[in-house]
Amino acid sequence: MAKVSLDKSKIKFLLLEGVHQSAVDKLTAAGYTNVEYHKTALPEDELLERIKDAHFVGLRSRTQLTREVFDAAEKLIAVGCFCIGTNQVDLQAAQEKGVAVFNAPYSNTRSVAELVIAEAILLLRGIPEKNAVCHRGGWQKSAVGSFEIRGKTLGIIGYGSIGSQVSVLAESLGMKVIFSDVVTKLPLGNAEQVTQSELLSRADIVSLHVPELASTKMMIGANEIAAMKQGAILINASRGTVVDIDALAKALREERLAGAAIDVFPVEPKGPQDEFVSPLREFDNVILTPHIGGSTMEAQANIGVEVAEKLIKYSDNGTTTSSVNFPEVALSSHGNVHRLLHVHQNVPGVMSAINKVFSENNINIIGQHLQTNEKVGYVVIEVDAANSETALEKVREVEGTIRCRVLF
Ligand SMILES: NC(=O)C1=CN([C@@H]2O[C@H](COP(=O)(O)OP(=O)(O)OC[C@H]3O[C@@H](n4cnc5c(N)ncnc54)[C@H](O)[C@@H]3O)[C@@H](O)[C@H]2O)C=CC1
Ligand SMILES: O=C(O)C(=O)COP(=O)(O)O
Repeated sequence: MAKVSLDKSKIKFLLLEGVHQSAVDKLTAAGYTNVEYHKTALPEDELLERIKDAHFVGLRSRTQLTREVFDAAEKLIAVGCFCIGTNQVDLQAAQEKGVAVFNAPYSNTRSVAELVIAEAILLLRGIPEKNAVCHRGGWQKSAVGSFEIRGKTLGIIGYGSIGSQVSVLAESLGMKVIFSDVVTKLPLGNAEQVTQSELLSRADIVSLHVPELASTKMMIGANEIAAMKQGAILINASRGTVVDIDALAKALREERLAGAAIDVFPVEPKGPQDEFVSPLREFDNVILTPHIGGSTMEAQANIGVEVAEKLIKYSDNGTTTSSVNFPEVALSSHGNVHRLLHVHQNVPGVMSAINKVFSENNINIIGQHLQTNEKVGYVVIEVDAANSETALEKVREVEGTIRCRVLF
């Protein structure tokens, strides 16, 4: 007997890193009651064990889904990143295994942008040092080194969702915004796109909003910091790999920069039990936050709903809309027909071999939806109920098949 649609209660969702309760509620309401919930990330050996029988896994920025983890996750159908960044997932390995990856590209954008603006104001006023001095019993009442942000130049590196949101908020406070990006972007309001080197030389505050990529690794090092204005401020709420922390510490020690706000680090503690180690701890003029740029109640609740909905749609009817590593197929619910979901290598001959299965076995195709990307093809074939088992058995044998399941 061919394997067919699993009963929803048997589909296991492994949710890690305390994703918001809204995700659990959404899944439960959709009939997915087999949810294993962990408040923290799991140690690697435990992750390998727990993921073995999971069909879906939900995580945030801490859990690393490496190729080894995908090898262990034999039943995995999809990954939900309950955040923006997907650098913690080996997207290539996921694709090769036919595992679709989803994220929440906009739900915490505003939270990060608000934090950046708040930090810009606090740093230009020298508040972090003054606050630290008060806590130690001192009283540093002085206007020296304190500035309004109105009229200052904000340089945004990476003008995507967060960068452009920061741009709008900054202009509404009277700042001049310049930005750099690897692609030409529509400048919002009066913002101006410039080269990175021009940005570094003109900005009073530089804020980083690029993804973690090989090309953004250490993109702000000693040379870039040296190119910044004397007394400028650096804000990084993107990824810890983007800034050379030792070079930043040196510039702060030499008072080349007036301050910094850093939310993300090359190595972040695994949990509250681990010590946070960083050369930046010694500076009162550096705002250090524990990777909480996107951690607001609003953002987390919205992310929970958004990503859970994407996973449910993929599970219920095969929709891959907005997947970060998969061809996008948008489907409505499938009524009385059975749906074969076939993920295959995008090489010549696979589709003709699939279609041959149907013609040779006299199975009528009611509907067919195909999308491909460079590496994989995703085809959804609708057939009547009586034929789906035979079709599944035969289609699974087609050369180039990565994964195939049937929904009804
Ligand atoms: N601290 C936190 O809690 C959070 C951090 N993040 C981080 O922020 C990053 C940015 O998020 P979004 O704005 O939503 O991403 P996005 O993808 O909308 O924007 C990124 C922008 O960076 C640009 N870019 C890429 N490489 C570049 C380079 N070398 N130089 C200049 N620009 C470059 C892209 O063209 C794009 O416009 C995420 O990838 C994530 O790592 C996101 C949310 C929360
Ligand atoms: O959304 C992102 O990319 C973030 O960095 C937020 O990560 P988190 O969910 O807070 O671990």
